[in-house]
Amino acid sequence: MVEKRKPIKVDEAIKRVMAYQKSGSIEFLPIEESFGRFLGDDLIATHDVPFFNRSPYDGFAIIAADTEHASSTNPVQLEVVGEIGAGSVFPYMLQPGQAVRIMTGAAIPQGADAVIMLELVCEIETDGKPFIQVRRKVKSGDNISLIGEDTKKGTVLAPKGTYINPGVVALLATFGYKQVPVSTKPAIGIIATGSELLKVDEPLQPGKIRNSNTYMVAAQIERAGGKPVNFGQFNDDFDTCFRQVADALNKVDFLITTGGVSVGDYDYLPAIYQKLGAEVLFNKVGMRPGSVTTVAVKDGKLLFGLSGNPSACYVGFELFTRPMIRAYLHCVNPIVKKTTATLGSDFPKPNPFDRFVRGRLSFENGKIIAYPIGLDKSNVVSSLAEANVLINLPGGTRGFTKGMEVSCLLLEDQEGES
Ligand SMILES: Nc1nc2c(c(=O)[nH]1)N[C@H]1C(S)=C(S)[C@@H](COP(=O)(O)OP(=O)(O)OC[C@H]3O[C@@H](n4cnc5c(N)ncnc54)[C@H](O)[C@@H]3O)O[C@H]1N2
Ligand code: MOO
Ligand SMILES: [Mg+2]
Repeated sequence: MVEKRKPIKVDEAIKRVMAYQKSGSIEFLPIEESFGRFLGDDLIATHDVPFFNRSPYDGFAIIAADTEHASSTNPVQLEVVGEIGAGSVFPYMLQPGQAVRIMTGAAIPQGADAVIMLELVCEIETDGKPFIQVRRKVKSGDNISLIGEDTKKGTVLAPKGTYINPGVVALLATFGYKQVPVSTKPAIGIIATGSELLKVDEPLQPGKIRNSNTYMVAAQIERAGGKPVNFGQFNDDFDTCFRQVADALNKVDFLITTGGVSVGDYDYLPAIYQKLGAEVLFNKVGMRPGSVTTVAVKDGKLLFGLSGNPSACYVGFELFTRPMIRAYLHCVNPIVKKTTATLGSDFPKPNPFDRFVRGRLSFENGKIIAYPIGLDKSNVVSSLAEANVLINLPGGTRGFTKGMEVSCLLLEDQEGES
């Protein structure tokens, strides 16, 4: 008699997995290599930005009070006593009646309290000396980027666990991080099982298919921020698979297997967990695809038994493995972020289980529309390429119609949620 499995709810399954989350450590990387990694420590402003009052324009640094009575009919004349470009500092105190030619980014000279743009003055020469004529009143503080207006010393600009995007890289450079503390990547093993599997470069043969899961999962691991370790693909032979799993488990932080988790004659993963002495956290989830997703734990280390069916494998990874990776990387929001969208076409298939339909978000006239993609079967591979969301359709309904509000899991998001 085939074992009858009891499905648990998706949220309960995530909770059971997350109870085993662990954090990685920190390593230092050259700033050039930090993009796409996750901060291993808080990024704190170590000084004010700007660090000195500076000019946001090419113009003249002046004393605003000098222009008190300036107008188009009564231009005020100021003597230009020097010139500074960005990187230079004017060495004297500006006196009433004086101006300094100043370029964008240069430090405001002492005594000056405003800048007037080059285009707004008339440059003249009197007795061989340069002067400017100002035809408007300038207020104190006009056109000055003040110390600390961008950010104040001590501000946490990006907490530990933040995804390092190009903007974060700019901050790292601003505060002098030649070496960046990043979270170490968890090493995640991948073992593909199935006697039908061919290598990527092998020609097709009757009854065989190429192993796509290993490469798909490796890419998913990288997208989530982990390091894939490919242990190869193996025939459905208990002893071989057991040895590979037992051996690989010692070399990685988490281990993923694909295939062999259902109830078929050659589905050896349940027996492998048993022989390993691993505790099975669940072996059936109330969802489609990926209902057979199994997670077991051995000495605190998680084994993700993902389905062999490509779409089920993909979904199982995003729901259960990805949050563990993000937690390992110190992310405060490890769960896949959700948004609501309007369903773009009917999805009439009723189902007792929650569905995670591969979909594509489209932004149309201020509305977010989610379109289901391709054939919705767990063994299809073609719909995965276009998917940037999983449309979560709750179970127990008669199907869904175009225009309904649906929840979508954002596959390309880096922020996550808790
Ligand atoms: N009697 C039952 N049969 C099945 C059940 C069930 O509850 N009772 N569950 C079905 C569901 S749902 C799924 S999903 C699959 C899960 O199967 P397994 O995880 O055991 O995986 P396999 O049997 O090894 O393979 C399934 C399918 O996927 C293809 N495959 C496997 N590995 C790869 C790979 N690396 N790359 C691409 N494709 C792969 C394999 O050829 C099979 O077609 O079980 C149902 N059956
Ligand atoms: O585990 Mo299956 O993906 O529900 O078809
Ligand atoms: Mg099977």
